[in-house]
Amino acid sequence: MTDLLPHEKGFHVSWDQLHRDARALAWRLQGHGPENGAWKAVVAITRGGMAPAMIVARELDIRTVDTISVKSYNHQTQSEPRVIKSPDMEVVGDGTGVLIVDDLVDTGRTLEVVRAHMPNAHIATVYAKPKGRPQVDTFITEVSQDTWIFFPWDMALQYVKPYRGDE
Ligand SMILES: O=P(O)(O)OC[C@H]1O[C@H](OP(=O)(O)OP(=O)(O)O)[C@H](O)[C@@H]1O
Ligand SMILES: Nc1nc2[nH]cnc2c(=O)[nH]1
Ligand SMILES: [Mg+2]
Repeated sequence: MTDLLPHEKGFHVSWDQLHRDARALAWRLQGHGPENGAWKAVVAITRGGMAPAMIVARELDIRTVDTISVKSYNHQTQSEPRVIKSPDMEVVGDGTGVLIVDDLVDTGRTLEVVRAHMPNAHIATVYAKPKGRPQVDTFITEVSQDTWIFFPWDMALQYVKPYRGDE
């Protein structure tokens, strides 16, 4: 895709930060499901949605968890989103009462594809960029479009040289 801004900035998210933000997402969603405030199921958009979906499902005591697999990026290069694996349609139906969880929305292309599968679902992401915001029903933190978010599963702790010194 050529119309995207280059990712000039980096936003690095630790496991601890992700846990806190995913719990904040769960807090915002609790009591807003269609059946006495409850949600019928969680659908994680793999792979990035799996860790946030697990945390949300735990906080909201949702035991029915399924996945939809959509691949659209190879590292930072976007291509046409493809559904590689669908959720159990007997469970999710048209999406009514279903909470779809992903780590982030960037251009919104992934969520467009997912929404077409489950038009009545509620879509939640932990992070959002402005271009994709209209595709999301609930999110926690917004970052600018030219920011690349680095998740804890893409990083490792490493030595950092001091500002002053020979090391
Ligand atoms: O709003 P968009 O521009 O469509 O981008 C957002 C999607 O991109 C990433 O997934 P990716 O395709 O990299 O796969 P992954 O979750 O397996 O890492 C991210 O986890 C979102 O699902
Ligand atoms: N890890 C990661 N994946 C993405 N997919 C689309 N945008 C992003 C991003 O900012 N970070
Ligand atoms: Mg993803």
